[in-house]
Amino acid sequence: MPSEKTKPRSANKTSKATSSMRILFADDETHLQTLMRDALTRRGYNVTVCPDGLTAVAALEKESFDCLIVDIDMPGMTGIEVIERARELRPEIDAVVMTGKPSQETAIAALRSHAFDYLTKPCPLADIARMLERVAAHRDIKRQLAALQHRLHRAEGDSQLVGSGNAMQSVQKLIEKVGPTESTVLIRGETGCGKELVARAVHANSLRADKPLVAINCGALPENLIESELFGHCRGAFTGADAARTGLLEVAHGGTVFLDEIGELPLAVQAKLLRVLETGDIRRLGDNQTVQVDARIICATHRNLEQMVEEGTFREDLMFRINTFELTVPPLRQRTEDIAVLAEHLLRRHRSDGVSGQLFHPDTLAALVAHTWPGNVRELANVIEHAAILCDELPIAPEHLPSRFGERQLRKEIREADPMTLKEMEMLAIQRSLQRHGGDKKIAAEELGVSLKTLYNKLNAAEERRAAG
Ligand SMILES: Nc1ncnc2c1ncn2[C@@H]1O[C@H](COP(=O)(O)OP(=O)(O)OP(=O)(O)O)[C@@H](O)[C@H]1O
Repeated sequence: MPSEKTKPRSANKTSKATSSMRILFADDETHLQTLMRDALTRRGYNVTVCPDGLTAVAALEKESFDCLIVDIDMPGMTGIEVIERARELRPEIDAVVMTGKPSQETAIAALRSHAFDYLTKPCPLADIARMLERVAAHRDIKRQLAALQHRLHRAEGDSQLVGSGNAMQSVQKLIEKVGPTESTVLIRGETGCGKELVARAVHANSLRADKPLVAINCGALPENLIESELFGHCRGAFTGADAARTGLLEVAHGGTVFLDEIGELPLAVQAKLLRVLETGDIRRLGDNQTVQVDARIICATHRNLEQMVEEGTFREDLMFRINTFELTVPPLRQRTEDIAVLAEHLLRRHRSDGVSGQLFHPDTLAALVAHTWPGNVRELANVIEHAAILCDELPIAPEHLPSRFGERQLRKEIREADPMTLKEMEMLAIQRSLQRHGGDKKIAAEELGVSLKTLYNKLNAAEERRAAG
């Protein structure tokens, strides 16, 4: 007999959360098929009823369900086998065993197949309804988690480390070497150069990759909060601690902790952290008990820790504890060969058009490569975001870059140049503005704050000076 599907008749007796739930019920007892179909349909569920395991698997192959309720003893295929097949076909499904012959063996088999619940027949309808409420709540949590993961992914961008130049290749090789070890890693590099991304890559290359990576920015929290954030606290541990809180080091149990900006950690917290790193024991604020935590530590800093040790602002013993393996991410200006591919990668965060065409005008790329990027890849990401907003149709032209971008570059050129006259400085500003705007004198004049006529006069005068030698 094929599976039978019914649409909900009324959702009166069930909450809004459960009403749209799709249930697959498989049992060879015909009176139970009728009972479940009628009772659950009346309660507003979408019910599909199957007389055996094979039909249930066929239904699972065709469509998705929120909940699978199966009898254990069925002809052709046992309920546990159906659940195992459902795990492969629909990993998100919550499977419930309903058996008339409860036993330790079937209960253990249900547990091992990660069944959501185990009910025994005859099972009152009220119990089934309560179980379905819990399935609905579980489904909502899974959806919220998926939405949060999606938002996180959007906020963080993807974790792909882009760059195939020699410098990034060396970093990549070190990541692959140190990743699978349990060593503590210290990542050094200027701000915005990709230290967090490198930390994520180390974690992804580790045996803990399927466990959480908990990132903590030690510089972003005030001194009085960082301790409770790292180690957690008991209720009433300090004024305002209305509820107990698990520290992030504990949350990362089994996985990795990324301590970003470790150089910003106050000295008192440094001492506590060192104890945790040495013993693996965490004591929540206000607690007498300790908890054993197994977390791999990755740290990052843009500060000179050796100098901080000399100045007495960073503990030497902590530095030796965290720098077992060091990885330095070079600043962007030292890997200009990666700029074009990084720019394309970052543009893809905002634009999906121009798939086959050119994404950047050659003058834009030239301007990006010429820049010295004090804010590294983060600055590049911001410049690209700005350009992606301004540009209606790809490729990105120089005029889509932020105007301040060229100014900063000009200021730097002037700072670093040999002494020059005011006239030469003026010409440098004019040339850079024209370069930025693809030779468009009208836009350049506006940017420089002079009339078009004045710009022509200045260019002609410069030409005459050059001709005169
Ligand atoms: N090699 C790379 N490939 C792709 N994206 C990168 C790369 N390096 C950095 N980014 C991007 O640049 C931005 C800054 O990177 P990240 O936060 O890792 O830098 P950071 O060195 O940790 O910064 P800070 O010193 O401020 O903590 C992020 O959006 C990141 O995705």
